[in-house]
Amino acid sequence: MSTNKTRVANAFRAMKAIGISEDKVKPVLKSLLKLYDKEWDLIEEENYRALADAIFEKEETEVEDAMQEEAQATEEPVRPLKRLRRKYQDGQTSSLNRSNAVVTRLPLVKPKEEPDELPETHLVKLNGSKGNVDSPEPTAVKSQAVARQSLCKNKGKQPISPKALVIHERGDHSQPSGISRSQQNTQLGTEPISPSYPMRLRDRRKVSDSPQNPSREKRPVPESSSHVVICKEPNVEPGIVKSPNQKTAASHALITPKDEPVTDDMPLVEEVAPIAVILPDPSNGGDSSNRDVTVRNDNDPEPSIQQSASHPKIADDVATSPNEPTNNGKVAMISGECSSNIEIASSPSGEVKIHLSCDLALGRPDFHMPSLEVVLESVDRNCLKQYKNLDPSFSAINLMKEMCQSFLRLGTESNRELPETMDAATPTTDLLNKSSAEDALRARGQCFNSLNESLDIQSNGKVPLPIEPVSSPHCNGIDDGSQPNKMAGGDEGGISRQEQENCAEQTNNLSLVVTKKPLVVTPEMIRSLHDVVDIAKGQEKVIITLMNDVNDELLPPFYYIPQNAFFQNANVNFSLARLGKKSWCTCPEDCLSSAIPCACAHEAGGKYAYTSDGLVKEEFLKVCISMNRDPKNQFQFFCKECPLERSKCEDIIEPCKGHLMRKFIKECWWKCGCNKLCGNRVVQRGISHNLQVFMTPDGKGWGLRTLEDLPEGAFVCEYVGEVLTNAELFDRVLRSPKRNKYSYPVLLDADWSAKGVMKDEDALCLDATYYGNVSRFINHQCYDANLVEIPVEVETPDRHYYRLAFFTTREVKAMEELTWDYGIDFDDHEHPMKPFSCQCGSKFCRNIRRHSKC
Ligand SMILES: C[S@@+](CC[C@H](N)C(=O)[O-])C[C@H]1O[C@@H](n2cnc3c(N)ncnc32)[C@H](O)[C@@H]1O
Repeated sequence: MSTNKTRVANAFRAMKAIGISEDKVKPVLKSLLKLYDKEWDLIEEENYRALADAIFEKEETEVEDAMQEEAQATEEPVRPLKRLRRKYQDGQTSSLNRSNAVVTRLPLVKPKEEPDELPETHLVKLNGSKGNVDSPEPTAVKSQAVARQSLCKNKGKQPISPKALVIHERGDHSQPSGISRSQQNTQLGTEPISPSYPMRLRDRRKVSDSPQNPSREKRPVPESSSHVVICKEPNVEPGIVKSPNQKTAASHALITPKDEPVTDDMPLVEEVAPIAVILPDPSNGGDSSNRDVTVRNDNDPEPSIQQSASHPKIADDVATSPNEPTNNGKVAMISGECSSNIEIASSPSGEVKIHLSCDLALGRPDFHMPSLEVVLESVDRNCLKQYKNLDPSFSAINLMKEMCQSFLRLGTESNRELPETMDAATPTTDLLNKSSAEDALRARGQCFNSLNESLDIQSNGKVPLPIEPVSSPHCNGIDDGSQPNKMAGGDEGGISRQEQENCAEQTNNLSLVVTKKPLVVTPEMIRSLHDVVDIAKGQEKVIITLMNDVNDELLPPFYYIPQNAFFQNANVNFSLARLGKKSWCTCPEDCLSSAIPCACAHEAGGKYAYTSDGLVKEEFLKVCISMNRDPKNQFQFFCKECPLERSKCEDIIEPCKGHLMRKFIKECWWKCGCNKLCGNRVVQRGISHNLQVFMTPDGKGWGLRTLEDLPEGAFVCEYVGEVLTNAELFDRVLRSPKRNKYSYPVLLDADWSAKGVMKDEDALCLDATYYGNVSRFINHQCYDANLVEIPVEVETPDRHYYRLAFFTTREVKAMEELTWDYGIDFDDHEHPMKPFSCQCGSKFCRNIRRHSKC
């Protein structure tokens, strides 16, 4: 049993938690105790709701009194009374004289412009900010606000529904209990909607309404308290952020649904649905008259929210059936000066979706859709520039508008700026020039997360082509939230076969349906679009585009990773601490510019491997090329017990077939004194040339090509994948023989013999089948490939792990396919990878020679 003192303290604490100071609580608590005859339970119930309500009520009354006083002191002091009188003379009913009603229906006042009508559908357009109220206002106020505002904009077609305002009353009060003075005034329809207190009643209730206190209507309500007004309409705005500006009446528009069928047995406040609050544009002094706000409820003929496969509950809530009497989900639309539309949709569970569409570029033939990434970057840049000191004019609306502007600006600029070759390489151009975004999406093998959502991709005045998405959370990195360095278990990498099959099946179902329905862009869709635009998903410095103008084949599902990830058993230690003094340099800036080659040049025979242009030096390159072309004539190591052979068969271990003693490039690393721009750091900076994954026309499947001319010795990309032990790889390949098609793992076998008997966990290889970068698309070319792989030490001097980097063997022209010689022996039937029938077309093709020999 708590003492009174404790109870008082608890009450203070509870109020403090919602931002009410003790001095405000004290007097109200006193009067409540008096009113409830010291029945503390009534006060403590529902997390002190009665107390909170009473405090707000008091505040509200004070504010309104002050305002009334002010109004009376300044302009027309008698007008309110006159209006009151006129209203009664008109024979209109007020809740004030229907005190005993269980349900009181308050008629709306019809403005002169629209004497008899309201919009036909549930679509209510709001224009202007006058009369806005804060959300905590009881619905009676809100409904009226909406009605009044809607009439300014919407030349309504529907009679005003008397149902628009319903107040449930409790108890036997002679006054409509709980209707505050301001509300009464508002109900009479003669006053501007009174200003409301910031984030008041319902907002705070949101805080205090815990699931443990669900039965609000059972609570006895003190007569004097205003919170007994229970509204039919939704009062809670999950996810809506309120600004302090909302204190003032003109600071925002409040959107509430209308035309709901109302019955006495309808759920009360507990059934609240969210509404949308559109914050003002402070740049125009809080005047929202340049915006249209549309509220659409569930029964609209054009539902903006469709069922989401991944959130059926939410979708159900948002898109209720037309017969459903409750109004659980809302969509609000803002049109900014005929240039942009923002749809804000919310569901009772608190999910809020924002859909922005802009027509600034409408009718401009020079508009090309810029990539989303570029737009976002531009928005960030501009906002940072403009708002870095948090300019008072900052607002989300401005942000959205800036986004529209960026689309327009970049969309029109990109046309002029892109060179001809790049035009073909621009992701959206690629996607959209293919007559539809569908092809590109199909090629990408996208799996959207929602079943019925569609996405507008517009370009060159073409009809927007919504894509009917299919669902699978794990395809092509759609659900790749994390890319752990150490891969989780699983025999076949991170994507199960079932997932792959699902994905393939679903992506095959992609089809285009032209629809006029408004579209809601979900984060998943934005992300998917981003994937289509850039298969590297922004993880490389350049955008990796995708093109298939050959067939309908989809990109195999895989997760894009820009750097190697380590699978279960691979044992790689990066120990910079263990690096000997000779392994790192003390150059002050750029090693290449130092007069005497530093320690890092030691590896390449006292010379740096790179030119100052970042190209592999010709001499070094030639050695690497010839090593790869003719490995048998190179110096090779032979292991005592080859881990490669051991992984094939533990019992009878075949003799080692030899490992090439490769030439290495050693780049400067973190421990070096030079800076990031040092010329001896090339591979570690990542891909820098524009590349494209494309469907080869000659039966090799997907391939990689360059979109720009490349000089000889240029770094193209690294072979990135999962680092596995050979045993793991062997096991993996045996388990999934059908998947060999998509990838060709490589051995990291540079230094195996040096350690005598190599342990399994040190004998490593790279597999890009499930996790990889662009290199997984590089096809094989016998002998005269235009890429050569060179091992590069970047993090560790332990040569059983290194990075494998591809450099051009010669000058490569834009649009040429990039190839490397897998070193494949087409006669080796013991190789875990089944050899493919080579289509390289080289006159040195080893596969052809083998065929011709037979
Ligand atoms: C590393 S992947 C290259 C990307 C692959 N083309 C794709 O569509 O995903 C290796 C696979 O590509 C195919 N491939 C690569 N080079 C080829 C060639 N010269 N001729 C025929 N198929 C080739 C083989 O199926 C091989 O297993």
